[in-house]
Amino acid sequence: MQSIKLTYPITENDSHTVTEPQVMAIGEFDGLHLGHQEVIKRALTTAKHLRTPAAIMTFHPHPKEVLGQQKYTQLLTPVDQKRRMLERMGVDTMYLVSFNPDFMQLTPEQFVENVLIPMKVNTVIVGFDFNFGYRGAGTPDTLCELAQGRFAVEVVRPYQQGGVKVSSTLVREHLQKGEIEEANALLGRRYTVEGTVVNGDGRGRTIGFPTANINLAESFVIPALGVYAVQVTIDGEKFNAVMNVGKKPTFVADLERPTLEAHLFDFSRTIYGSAISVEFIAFLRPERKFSAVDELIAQIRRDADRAKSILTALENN
Ligand SMILES: Cc1cc2nc3c(=O)[nH]c(=O)nc-3n(C[C@H](O)[C@H](O)[C@H](O)COP(=O)(O)O)c2cc1C
Ligand SMILES: Nc1ncnc2c1ncn2[C@@H]1O[C@H](COP(=O)(O)OP(=O)(O)OP(=O)(O)O)[C@@H](O)[C@H]1O
Repeated sequence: MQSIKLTYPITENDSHTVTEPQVMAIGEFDGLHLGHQEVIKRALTTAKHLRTPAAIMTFHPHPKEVLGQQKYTQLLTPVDQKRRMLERMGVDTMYLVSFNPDFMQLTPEQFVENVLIPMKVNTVIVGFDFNFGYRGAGTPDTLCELAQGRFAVEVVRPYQQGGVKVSSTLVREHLQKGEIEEANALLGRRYTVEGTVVNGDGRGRTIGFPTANINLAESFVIPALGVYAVQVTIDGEKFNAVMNVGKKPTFVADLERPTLEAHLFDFSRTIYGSAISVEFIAFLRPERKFSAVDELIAQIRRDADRAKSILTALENN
């Protein structure tokens, strides 16, 4: 898959890189949840039918971040992870459009004439609630009108679960409440964060539960503070683990940012510096401050037992 950064205005050089007409699915696609997967599948099917490449146009930074919503600096699928997932799905090109003030102020007409037409789109695939252009003035109907027969527009029907539209916002809300199973059901996969193993304070070993501290590789949405049953992958090998996402209030006062630390079962290797990915499977309990370290240790032992039984049950299914 090619990954191409574009900054408005699109130059002749940019459009020369497009050598043949292409199918383009447009949207933020943060999370690549089941609704997004419907849109992307449609792009792939249409592209195959027309024998032209399938491309995705997505924006960076997240438009909602630029429009002042600070929490959108954290993403469900930051750009590197998204790139790898789209590649696995069979997408040919990912365009990453810089969402800067010039781009933001394009009218729907300008977006069509100055962006889509130079990108030689033959079909544009969008969801039923797609909005584009300054203040989101453009809708799928506007897109059809502005196309004037130069490209086709395919609009994907709402993909719902339990009568509710699957959306990135809903996935975020579930993660923020520790509702991992619900988030995973909307994603159609396990919510996964990636990073490297770094040194902690070394306290874990002294309390009998050594942990791999994870330094996230990109700015991921961090689920609710608390303890989770997870599966981690290190060098292609998968391990069951129990993970704390938290600020360790028993030991530390006012840690600024939560740490992610996983205790891997039946594991004794040194893995500092290794790449690690963590799949969230179940939320066990919120993090809390214990008045005695022994109480924390007894609780972690119970957490580990619960995580093991959840994860073993999964393996036997
Ligand atoms: C499964 C698990 C649950 C934990 N729960 C809590 C908790 O509820 N409260 C807390 O203060 N620390 C909790 N911790 C964090 C421990 O305090 C932490 O692992 C220990 O301080 C070691 O930190 P270090 O790796 O920075 O040395 C938990 C850790 C694990 C692995
Ligand atoms: N559940 C869905 N069914 C059909 N199309 C969808 C669905 N969710 C998103 N889309 C479409 O996929 C593209 C990318 O969606 P986008 O990431 O903007 O939406 P979203 O998941 O609803 O995000 P948010 O919750 O932040 O609004 C858009 O064209 C959008 O209309």
